[in-house]
Amino acid sequence: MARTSPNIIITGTPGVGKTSHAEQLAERTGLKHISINTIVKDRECHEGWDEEYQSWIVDEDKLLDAIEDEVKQGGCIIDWHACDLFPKSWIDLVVVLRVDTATLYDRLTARKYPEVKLQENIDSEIMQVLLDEARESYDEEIVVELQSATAEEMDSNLERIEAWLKQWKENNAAAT
Ligand SMILES: Nc1ncnc2c1ncn2[C@@H]1O[C@H](COP(=O)(O)OP(=O)(O)OP(=O)(O)O)[C@@H](O)[C@H]1O
Repeated sequence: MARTSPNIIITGTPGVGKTSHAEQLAERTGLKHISINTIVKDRECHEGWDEEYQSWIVDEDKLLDAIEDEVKQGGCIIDWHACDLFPKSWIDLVVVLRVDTATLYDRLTARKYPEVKLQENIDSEIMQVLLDEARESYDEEIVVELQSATAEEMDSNLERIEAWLKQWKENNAAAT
């Protein structure tokens, strides 16, 4: 069945601002914020805790099973630092947030990330790993790269996504 509301992934390196964007976007649009971090923890979609990285080892099959029914209905904002596991058919827009190294360093240091995790995340942002992953996994025209260093940039990103959403709904209504 066709979705009457789209599904959006907000992705990027940890600390770029995914959750901040997803929460505000949900508030402004009524779409549902799906925090994958919370689902992995609360619904136990993991194979245990990684001490070195201080994070859960995700069981992707379990995770997809846990969210499938909800996401297939549409109207979800999926918030996570990976995107290639979500089936193409579920997704209408992929927003990849980006930030400069100095800003990311400050945000991750403030969170007291373990050194190994901090360095890996900084390297991953410099190498645009998430942007490449998004471009390899989804059609080019649904992947959007947006800067997220300042509150002004976040505001402008939210306005852009809202405009996209309005257009999507008009197109979708016209098509049915
Ligand atoms: N555009 C922005 N301007 C200013 N501060 C921001 C912006 N985006 C995020 N921040 C700040 O950066 C920190 C990290 O943001 P957030 O938790 O939203 O990132 P995240 O990408 O969801 O991280 P994680 O992947 O670890 O969940 C927060 O303190 C948030 O307030």
